[in-house]
Amino acid sequence: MNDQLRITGITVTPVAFRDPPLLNAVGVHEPYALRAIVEITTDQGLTGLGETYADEGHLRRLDRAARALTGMDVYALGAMYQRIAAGLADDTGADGSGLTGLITSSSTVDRVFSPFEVACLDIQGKAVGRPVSDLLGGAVRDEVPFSAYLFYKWAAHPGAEPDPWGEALDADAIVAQARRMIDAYGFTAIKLKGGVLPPEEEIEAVRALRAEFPSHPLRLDPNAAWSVPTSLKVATELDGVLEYLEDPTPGQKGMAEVARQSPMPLATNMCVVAFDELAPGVAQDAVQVVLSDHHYWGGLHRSKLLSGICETFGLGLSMHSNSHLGISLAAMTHLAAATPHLSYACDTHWPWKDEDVIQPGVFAFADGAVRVPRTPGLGIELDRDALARLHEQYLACGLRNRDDTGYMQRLHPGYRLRSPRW
Ligand SMILES: O=C([O-])C(=O)C[C@H](O)[C@@H](O)C(=O)[O-]
Ligand SMILES: [Mg+2]
Repeated sequence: MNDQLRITGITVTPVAFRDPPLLNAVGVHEPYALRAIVEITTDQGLTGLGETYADEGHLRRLDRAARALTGMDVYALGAMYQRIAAGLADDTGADGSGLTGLITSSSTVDRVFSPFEVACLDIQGKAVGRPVSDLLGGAVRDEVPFSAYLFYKWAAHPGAEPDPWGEALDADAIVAQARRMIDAYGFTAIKLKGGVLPPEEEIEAVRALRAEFPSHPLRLDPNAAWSVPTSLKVATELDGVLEYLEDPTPGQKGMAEVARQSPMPLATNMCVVAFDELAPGVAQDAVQVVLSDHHYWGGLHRSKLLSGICETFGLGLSMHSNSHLGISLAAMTHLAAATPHLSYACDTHWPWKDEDVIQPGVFAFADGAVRVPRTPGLGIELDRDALARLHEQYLACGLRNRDDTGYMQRLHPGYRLRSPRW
């Protein structure tokens, strides 16, 4: 029996999709978010999909990896990882904040390997007629809950028409945004992206959310915009209100200092973002919840490894998101379904986008959750016309790296990046 499935071709297509002017601690989202779509074809005609970042350095590494993987068996994931690691030995320069926006360090090999692993799992699932969640140990939940991810935002990108969400620059507007998102998607947990307004105003917004949504778990994430004393002040004022406080202050040492006195757990997608950061993070008790993200934790299997490490050391597990399309949502959903230790609603930027590269209809949110696809592989289909259109948009938009800070500085020349800012 020939049980191998050989990779005969890999295409990496950068795309750009419309993105509203969402504010964060490092600036503002540009008019388009960039992603790369990875498509793997095999000698038996099966194809698989992956999605990842599309900043220039990352694209170059993806292309190198794609050439190295062609001809390999889609089941040889360990050997693929090794081959990518060997191929990138001279090219591990960090993409800095350009790649993921707010992640300051992570492993290049894990980021590059991830979309290929997801695409291979999509193929493996199709080959055996099982959903990807079954390949990860089996789903322990039929649906995966996500949180309402709220942002302070401008009404429009300068010179453009207002987007349907409108301006949100104070507590009332954040509550209105939450109401609208929850009415549309049914989310049962809420995350507010902070680090934008002075902390007192963000505390006021969280309190207003609590008044309007008395039973929704709430999170606040200022992306390391606060000093240790400011973090402790906010944590004390929001005692009993937040389920966790995400990355209040920079670095593991500062986080550990805050954690020692914080009444609520601290979560991170900034100071523990790679396997070599876990041991010092645990030793210092810097964080109590790690936000996994298969895009930089090395794919779905390695995200499950992360889950096991978190479980072993008594850390909670949540899930992080950046602006993403449907292939990523599919991968996140299968992973979350097959990760028993995950006990928080996952982050998603899904409501903020209005175009995609997959055929519509797979992911209908009900009560804030999506059903885990039971069809083979990831359970999604590429929309080739949409892919071509979003690739054209990429070529035309001129953006080649995510640069929230640069965009803000072009619009407001006095803007300076500071961490902590308050
Ligand atoms: O939890 C987080 O830090 C994120 O979701 C990072 C993202 O880059 C977010 O801040 C954004 O989209 O501006
Ligand atoms: Mg975060």
